[in-house]
Amino acid sequence: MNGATKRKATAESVIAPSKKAKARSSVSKAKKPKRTFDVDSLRWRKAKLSDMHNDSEGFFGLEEIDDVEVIRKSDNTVEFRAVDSPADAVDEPESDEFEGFGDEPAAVDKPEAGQTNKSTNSAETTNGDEKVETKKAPKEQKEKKKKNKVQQSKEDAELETNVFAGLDDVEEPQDDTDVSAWVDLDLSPRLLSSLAKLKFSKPTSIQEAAIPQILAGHDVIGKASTGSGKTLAFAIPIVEKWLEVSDEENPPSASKGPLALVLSPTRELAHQLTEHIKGLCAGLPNSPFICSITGGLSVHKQQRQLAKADIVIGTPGRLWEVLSSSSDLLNSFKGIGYLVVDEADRLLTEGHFKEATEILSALDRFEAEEDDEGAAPSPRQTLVFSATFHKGLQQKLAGKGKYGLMDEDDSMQYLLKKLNFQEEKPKFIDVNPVSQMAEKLKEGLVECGAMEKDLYLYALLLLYPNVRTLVFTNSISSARRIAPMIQNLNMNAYPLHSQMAQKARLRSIERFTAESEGKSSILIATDVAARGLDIPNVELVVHYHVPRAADAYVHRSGRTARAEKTGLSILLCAPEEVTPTRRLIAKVHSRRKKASKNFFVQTLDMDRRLVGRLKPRLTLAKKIADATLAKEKGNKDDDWMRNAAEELGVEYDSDEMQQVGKWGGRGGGRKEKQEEARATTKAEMGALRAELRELLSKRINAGVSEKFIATGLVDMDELLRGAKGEFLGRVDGLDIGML
Ligand SMILES: Nc1ncnc2c1ncn2[C@@H]1O[C@H](COP(=O)(O)OP(=O)(O)OP(=O)(O)O)[C@@H](O)[C@H]1O
Repeated sequence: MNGATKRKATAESVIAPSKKAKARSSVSKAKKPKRTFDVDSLRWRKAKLSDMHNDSEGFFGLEEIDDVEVIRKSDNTVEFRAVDSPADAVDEPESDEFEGFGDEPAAVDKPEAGQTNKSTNSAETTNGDEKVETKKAPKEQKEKKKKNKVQQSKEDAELETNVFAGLDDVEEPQDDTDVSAWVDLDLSPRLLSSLAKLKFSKPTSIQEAAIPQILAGHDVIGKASTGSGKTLAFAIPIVEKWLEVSDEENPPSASKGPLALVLSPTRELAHQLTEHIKGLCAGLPNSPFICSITGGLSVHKQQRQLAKADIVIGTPGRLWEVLSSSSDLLNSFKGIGYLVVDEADRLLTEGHFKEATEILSALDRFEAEEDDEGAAPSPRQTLVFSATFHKGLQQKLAGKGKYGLMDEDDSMQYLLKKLNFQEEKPKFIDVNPVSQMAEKLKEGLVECGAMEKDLYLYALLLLYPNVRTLVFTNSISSARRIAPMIQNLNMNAYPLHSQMAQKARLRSIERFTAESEGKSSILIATDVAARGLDIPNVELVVHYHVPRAADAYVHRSGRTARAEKTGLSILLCAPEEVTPTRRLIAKVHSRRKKASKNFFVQTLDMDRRLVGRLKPRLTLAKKIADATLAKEKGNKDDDWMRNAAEELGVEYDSDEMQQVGKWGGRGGGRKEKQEEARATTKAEMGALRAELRELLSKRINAGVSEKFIATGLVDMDELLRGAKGEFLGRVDGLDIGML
């Protein structure tokens, strides 16, 4: 692919016009005489301006007129009328003295020194809902004022002030974000204007480094910390290219197939990328058709959307399912100009290997084909982004070859070969070689018994109330269990895991995000939420289970402290997990200066005695959640067994089946517990709930110090006022005040 042609982008063309220019243009728009006087038929004179106005960007100057009534109506439109006989001159200006119309220039009419136009020349009366301003100019003052240039400058400034004051209400909404910091990236005015609308005043480091390389036609591998704007780093040049192509084709033909394909490891990330890029395009006069192709949603709809898409964002599984179902659709990808692999290290390894390979192979087959006229297809640019890269992968991608070729079977290497960069050495951009973690992230660790994690999680949620919190678990069953348990404790908690229906997944994220700021909102998620998700204002990340790998720690923690905001990441560690976890985290920080290494993860000492007092309510909340889940599961199992029995043509007896389950070897104990929970009657559930309600309504006695925790609706102000460092232990290391 050829490099994108250079665009002449001037900041002036997109930076919001100066206030003066806005006012001038608003005057023109607002002055709509009813039927008698057209605004252009008035004798406008050029007003003299002081030197300081000469340089003002986009300011065309001011014009003035005398002896005119300015009628401002309640809807902010303005009319002009003759003033000689205020009552009867309305609409029919025939007086000889009236100089505001005709071809001859009118005499200058200026206010007295030291007086504003309004105070000198206007008499304000009200006429129904209309406001009438009458301008009068004593003729004897004219000569004197003409001579006094200095005075005039002053008056002009005052006039300007009055015009602005009067027109504020009729101005259109403005984007006054100064985007001049983007100008060096050579973007088109249209895109700059879009960025101004998003209020993105300057590019992030990765955007600054990657955008010019992509625009110049290079393959790029971009590494930058979480939340640093990698999405727009690749999206801006793609949209820029689309604008260029659509200008040429006007409108671009849909039959040409998509311009870009973006591969994402998770459905949520794919949807988010789609929204993010749509957001960028929302400010454009015409925009590309962007669609996401992910599992869990209608295939037919996605097939239809694919046929007209310009930018396709998808998870490999569904994308391959849709593409392989239709050779037409697959062939439409022949002209792909950009292949983006987002969160590359995960996408290229876990779970997506087979489908990702199929897609890449298909694209490569196209690359090898010539078109009907024997011309080689234009090569595609490959763009790879992530906050983390496997070390060996980094070396290989950078073309340094230090590690030599790995085993051919190695999936990573195999896929890297498959990526088939057009350039031998793609541009490797690492804007944070020292740290992958966001700068304003604070990290902490709470040591607790392996069986006490629920308790300490609850304590942490009380310690940091009224914030958006993301809790990560390593298993689906934990996410499924913890969410209702926390809900029972009167907190807004939502589950997110891959066994949920796609709509329920999206709903959980929506509810989690919808909770207004300053209110508690908790998402209990597996690592399906670890990568790329950009949920605004997540202030706390809790690792309920310690992450299995360093990159998971980076990505999970990266859900907070995004876009230069602050955030907190806390690990719950069983005693035996502390050393390996610290070792794992040390890897993440390994390139930082040794001296400050120990500082990264602070240990939070919580007051165990106090945490212990939360136990009765937690036990109840857990019991209710377990019973509800067991009932749901039991009903599902029952349905499944009944269906199976029907298919086999045997009689279904649930008691008999339960006996089989009970004595059926492994898991018998757990099953027994489930049975017990399932057997909880409605009345018992009611009693449990009542008991929990009672507990939650009471304060917890914090001991001799007479400090109390009001749970459910904990009074943190009270706690922090007197009990900081005592409530749930010392937390000073992490600076509780940062939340
Ligand atoms: N130039 C900019 N100025 C201000 N905010 C920006 C800019 N570019 C992007 N953002 C915002 O920063 C946030 C993070 O961006 P993005 O999701 O692209 O991060 P990321 O680097 O891909 O993170 P992750 O590694 O977690 O996927 C988004 O909310 C985005 O709107």
